[in-house]
Amino acid sequence: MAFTKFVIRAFSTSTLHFNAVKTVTVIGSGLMGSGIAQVAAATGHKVTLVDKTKEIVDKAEVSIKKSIDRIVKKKFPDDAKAQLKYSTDVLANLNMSTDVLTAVKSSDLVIEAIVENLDVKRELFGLLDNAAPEKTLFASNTSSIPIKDIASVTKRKDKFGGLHFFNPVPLMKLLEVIRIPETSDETYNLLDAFGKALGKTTVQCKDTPGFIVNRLLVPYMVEAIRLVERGDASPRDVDTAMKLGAGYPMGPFELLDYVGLDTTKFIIDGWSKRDPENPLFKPSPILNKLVDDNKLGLKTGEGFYKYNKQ
Ligand SMILES: CC(=O)CC(=O)SCCNC(=O)CCNC(=O)[C@H](O)C(C)(C)COP(=O)(O)OP(=O)(O)OC[C@H]1O[C@@H](n2cnc3c(N)ncnc32)[C@H](O)[C@@H]1OP(=O)(O)O
Ligand SMILES: NC(=O)C1=CN([C@@H]2O[C@H](COP(=O)(O)OP(=O)(O)OC[C@H]3O[C@@H](n4cnc5c(N)ncnc54)[C@H](O)[C@@H]3O)[C@@H](O)[C@H]2O)C=CC1
Repeated sequence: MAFTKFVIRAFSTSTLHFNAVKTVTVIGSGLMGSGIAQVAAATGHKVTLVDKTKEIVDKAEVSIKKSIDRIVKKKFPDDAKAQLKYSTDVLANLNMSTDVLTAVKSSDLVIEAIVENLDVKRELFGLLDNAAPEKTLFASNTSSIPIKDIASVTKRKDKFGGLHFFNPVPLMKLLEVIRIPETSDETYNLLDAFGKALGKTTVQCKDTPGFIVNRLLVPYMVEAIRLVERGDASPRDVDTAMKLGAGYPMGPFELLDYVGLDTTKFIIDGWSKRDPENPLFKPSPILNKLVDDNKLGLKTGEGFYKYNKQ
């Protein structure tokens, strides 16, 4: 009796939570979705990664395999058997699909990582709300859109939250877990426990634009572009300065190319619409021109810098 009480108390404290999420659907197999799916599969979850076409999911599978190769070489440097076992185990947990409505039927959690556009995200969640079982939790990986604006299209706001990962997902240790006023304590605790089960350090933030990291990081990156627009310094010198003078692993232009210039433009345009008087959110002509020219950074082979496409 005393033991049962102890167990119940242990699992009902706010600090200790059992990860009840076993099956996950990740929607959007781009930069972020493929990383999230990979890490969830590597930590024992059954994952379905969904995108619009077979061609896109095939490309994602190739990039996941490359990332796993890099990880196993580091994790098991001289043990080919262990390398193969790790890769096989991760890939066995991962299923690729183009059929989102079937995938969500057997999911404990759905994580959306599609394009940073409110209307597109709302349209998707409207469909998912009808297709997924009542118990299924919904989360968005949005960089900048208020979670409440996405969640309001569903009838399960109590089961909705934000799970904001960082690029590259297999390496970055942080996860921002966001709740809206309607998110239940149970949902919040399950999302947080899932994040911890993925090996991430979680932080909590209110549903404020950009949460913690992007509210600071995006204005910093756009200020770097403005510095170049004024002719004060070159991208290369700004990057060198921030790496050697401030200890950042990448300079702001390297990071802009890494994140994707389209994603950065979506973020800044969205904030500028909401708060047009804020000078930090003013659109940038150089950024707009690069996106118009489809120079989106690393993913298209050119942004502020040129890359060898593999
Ligand atoms: C926009 C948003 O909403 C939010 C965001 O995500 S903002 C962006 C947040 N991300 C950042 O700020 C990233 C900043 N950059 C970094 O932290 C580092 O440059 C980095 C971790 C990306 C790479 O590290 P690095 O030392 O500069 O480069 P690199 O030598 O290529 O990589 C280090 C190791 O990681 C491995 N690695 C890099 N990318 C990898 C990936 N995707 N998968 C697996 N392994 C990877 C490499 O193989 C390498 O392994 P070894 O040490 O065995 O050689
Ligand atoms: N790039 C980054 O560093 C980060 C991005 N994010 C956010 O994650 C989300 C995804 O960003 P990225 O992965 O960078 O974008 P991406 O452009 O690499 O990938 C987006 C994927 O979503 C797919 N997609 C679009 N609409 C879809 C739909 N209706 N159904 C299924 N798939 C659909 C696209 O085909 C594409 O493969 C965005 O909300 C972004 O703001 C969050 C953290 C970091």
